[in-house]
Amino acid sequence: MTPHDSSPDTTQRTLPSGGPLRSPPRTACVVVIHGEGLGRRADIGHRPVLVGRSQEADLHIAHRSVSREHCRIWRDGDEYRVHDLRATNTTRVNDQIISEATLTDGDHIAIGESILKFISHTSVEARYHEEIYQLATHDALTELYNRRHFSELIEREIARALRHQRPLALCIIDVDLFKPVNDRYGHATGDGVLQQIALLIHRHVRNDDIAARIGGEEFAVLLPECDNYAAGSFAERLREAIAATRFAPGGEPRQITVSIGIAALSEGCGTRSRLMAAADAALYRAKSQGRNRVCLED
Ligand SMILES: Nc1nc2c(ncn2[C@@H]2O[C@H](COP(=O)(O)OP(=O)(O)OP(=O)(O)O)[C@@H](O)[C@H]2O)c(=O)[nH]1
Repeated sequence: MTPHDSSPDTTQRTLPSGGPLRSPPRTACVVVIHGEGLGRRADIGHRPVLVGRSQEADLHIAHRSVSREHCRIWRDGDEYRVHDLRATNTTRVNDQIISEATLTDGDHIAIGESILKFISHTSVEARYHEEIYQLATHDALTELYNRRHFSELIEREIARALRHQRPLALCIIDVDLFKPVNDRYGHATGDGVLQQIALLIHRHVRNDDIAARIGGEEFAVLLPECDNYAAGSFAERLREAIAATRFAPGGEPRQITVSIGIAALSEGCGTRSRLMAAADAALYRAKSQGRNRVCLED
């Protein structure tokens, strides 16, 4: 898949409508309203949603009362249905044990000790939960994922990649010489530059990639199914696009560039902290070699 391909539907990946990076109004969803995973949500679109303790579940609830694959929720024509996957603590809808059931707006689905609420796309509550989810997981300035949520997602992607022996790469992107931009044009104008860069990152990533703002002028993109080589070409395209963009902070044309460090999942680099440290080390080299460049881990 190229960086511009898009898949039809994802959970926890679409952004609510409203801002520049936000997608059109969403479909129905389930939200954890009690217990482990509180606040977490999953959209129910074209793909069924797997709820369970497995890192690979679309709605991951890390509690011992939840089976690895607990239940599946999907759209069936105009209806939404839930199917228990022979969970140890059988799925209940509004306190009734079920093997399969049709959901209606506001239904409570008990998954072990956690409770999910089903919210149909027509519900006025849907928008409220969209906003809560957005606030908890996204950076307010750029609308990319925030650092905390990125940390959760990277753990999940690493587990998935290791289990299926699939490649996974991480890019850390740092704006070059950003302090002089702030000093010359002011912080608010600097914020506008960061928003522009976020938009460029957003335009370059695939649907399955995970883009976040992880620091003041630092961004990260996690690339599933990419090795160092594929991540390198993605990073090079992004670097070139940013360097070629006409920024005009305070009305003055100015070239803005980024440095990018890349690391890929490997035997010696199989945890979040190691992957982040390796990408950081590569970024440090990109900076020390003159900036506006991409460096791979050693
Ligand atoms: N406008 C704005 N600036 C920020 C934000 N967060 C951090 N910064 C600024 O980003 C700048 C980072 O500067 P440095 O870490 O010195 O790095 P740099 O000038 O980009 O230089 P190199 O990274 O070495 O290329 C500082 O001026 C911070 O104040 C933010 O949210 N908005």
